[in-house]
Amino acid sequence: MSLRFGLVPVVVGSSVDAARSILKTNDLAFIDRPMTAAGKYTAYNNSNMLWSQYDDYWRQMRKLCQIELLCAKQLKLHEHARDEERRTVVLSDHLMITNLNMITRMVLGKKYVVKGSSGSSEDTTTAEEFGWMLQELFFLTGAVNIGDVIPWLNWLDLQGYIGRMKRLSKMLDRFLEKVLDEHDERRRRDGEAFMAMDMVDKLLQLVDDPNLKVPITRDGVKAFALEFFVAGPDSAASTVEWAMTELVKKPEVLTKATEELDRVVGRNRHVAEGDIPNLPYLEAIVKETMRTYPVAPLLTPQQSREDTNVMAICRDPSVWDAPMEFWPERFLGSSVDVKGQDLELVPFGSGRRMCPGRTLGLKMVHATLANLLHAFHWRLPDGVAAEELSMEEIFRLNVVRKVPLEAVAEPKLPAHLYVGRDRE
Ligand code: HEM
Repeated sequence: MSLRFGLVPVVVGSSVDAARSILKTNDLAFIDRPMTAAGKYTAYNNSNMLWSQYDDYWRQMRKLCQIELLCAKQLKLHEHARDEERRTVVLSDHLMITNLNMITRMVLGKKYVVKGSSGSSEDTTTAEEFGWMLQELFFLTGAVNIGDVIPWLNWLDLQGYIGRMKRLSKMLDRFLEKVLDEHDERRRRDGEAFMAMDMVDKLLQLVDDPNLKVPITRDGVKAFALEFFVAGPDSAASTVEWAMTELVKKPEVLTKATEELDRVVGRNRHVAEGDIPNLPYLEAIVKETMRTYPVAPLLTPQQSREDTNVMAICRDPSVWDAPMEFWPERFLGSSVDVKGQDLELVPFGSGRRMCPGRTLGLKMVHATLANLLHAFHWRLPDGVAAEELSMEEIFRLNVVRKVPLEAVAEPKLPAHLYVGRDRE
């Protein structure tokens, strides 16, 4: 499909063949990102991976992710932090903060976001403030700014987006500067004995590294850190919320999933990440959720404004039987995976620009969903019928539920397993 946004022609590929052409055969022609106000104002002048062009800087950052920041060893190292954060098991609002805390502990070393203003201190921000900043960032990153597609109108800032981006970037920068200052301070204090404990420590060490092909600046560190805790938590939280929505609507699927968990994990402990490979039905639910509700239905915009309509492919009746039906069984015994090889299912994209956080993202989604299902009985609130549940979506850079899911959770494990949970 060919469209026009202002002066910019846009081609949207909505079939598996078109996806192959855009993401595989001609991927180099489409791999750069467009120059946008969002990249300029909210990502330190395109200094993160998302908005960076396909150049040495981007290659260096991707390599760093692969071999240092998101490698299997690092993910294993932070497994305990992810397990601790999953203690919070109430839905929607808490999913986001739980995921955010998992990522911020990996990236920034400790929790900087706390629940409620009463818990905030000099070096933390409240969940409300941070949530607002993230929602604003998501909105502004996904919005079409008229000045990006009709450049001579840019100076007028007709929609007020550039003003909002500038305000937001000041708020984010204040927060990030505080984080970097704290990390610098510890490095100075520890001197020779300093050991990098988190991703910001590692990135700040690279700022001083004369051997890097492309220097990383302090702004680059901030852009990179910000990208991590923006790209991951919301995508994972939204996927889990959609999965839970389908499950409370379909008690037979919910029952099968909880039976599998009881069989594999039992009822005397919580689920651990190591259990996940033994939970094929749970995996099928996650794939079916990512098929039915891909978080980035158009992936992310490419320089030539070529987009892949993942949502259309995932709901295409010539590709999937009964595509509008939530039916995890379709993936049992199927080799179709989400790793980017099977172009009918690419929730993380495919090819060189594919999501670098997919392994971590999958761990977060599987383990969070497994814990929710294993630790609680779930049902819709009294008086709410499954068919009345709103399934409306809001389209931003990602797609989220318009109405947050409300469900009743009743503990089902021995009481001592909940001690100390949900206090954070
Ligand atoms: C369920 C979880 C997640 C989903 C569904 C998801 C999905 C995606 C998608 C669709 C893209 C765009 C790919 C393209 O344009 O071809 C993307 C890009 C990206 N994702 Fe994820 N993601 C998830 C989790 C994460 C996590 C946990 C991180 C990091 C900690 C992350 C970091 C990134 C980054 C940095 C990019 C930009 C890559 C580039 O342009 O080079 N994502 N993600």
